[in-house]
Amino acid sequence: MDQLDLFGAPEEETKTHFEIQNGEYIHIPGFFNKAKADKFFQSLLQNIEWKQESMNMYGKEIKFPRLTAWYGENDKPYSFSGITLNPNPWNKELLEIKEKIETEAEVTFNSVLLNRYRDGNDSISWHTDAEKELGKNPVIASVNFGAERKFQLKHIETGEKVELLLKHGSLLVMKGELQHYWKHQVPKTKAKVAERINLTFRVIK
Ligand SMILES: O=C(O)CCC(=O)C(=O)O
Ligand SMILES: [Fe+2]
Repeated sequence: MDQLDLFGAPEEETKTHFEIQNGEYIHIPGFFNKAKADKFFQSLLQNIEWKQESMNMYGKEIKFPRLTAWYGENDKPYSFSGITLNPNPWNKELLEIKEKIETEAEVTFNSVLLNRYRDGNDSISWHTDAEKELGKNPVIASVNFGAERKFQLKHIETGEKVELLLKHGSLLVMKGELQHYWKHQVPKTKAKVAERINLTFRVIK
């Protein structure tokens, strides 16, 4: 098969819509076919302005256990974990990904936060994506490239847990009340894992 055929290979259509207590999410493991996911993964590794951000805790500089980047509309700065990021302008591959996701999520996104987990030591700990700028019941569209990692959700009141494996090329759309009732994390792992890139598309009001 030549490259054109590979890029034209159909995406895996399987899409599951989960309704859980106080929230819902859609999971499409094969949202991008392997050739497209490989292409995006390589170009994001190279073309994104990855930064090692840190936050100040009790006068101590603490490095985030992952690299991050923020892209989107110029006039929409974003604050999280005590830091404020000014976005880089959209680039070609981010716009291509964004367009395809918007068709599925039925939302027009104006920003994306990128996380790069270099190995199993990199992680993101329990948090919600319920920042004030995102308004009520935000839709968060999360795309995954590279190594497969566990993604866990935990209900803030009941402690109920849900665990997903987010594979290369997958899409997870979180919506409804989910961000107000559930925390999520990508835990560290002792397993030997390669790099992973996650993109969360958001609407900043
Ligand atoms: O890497 C992931 O799957 C999640 C990232 C995340 O939760 C965030 O950026 O807010
Ligand atoms: Fe998050």
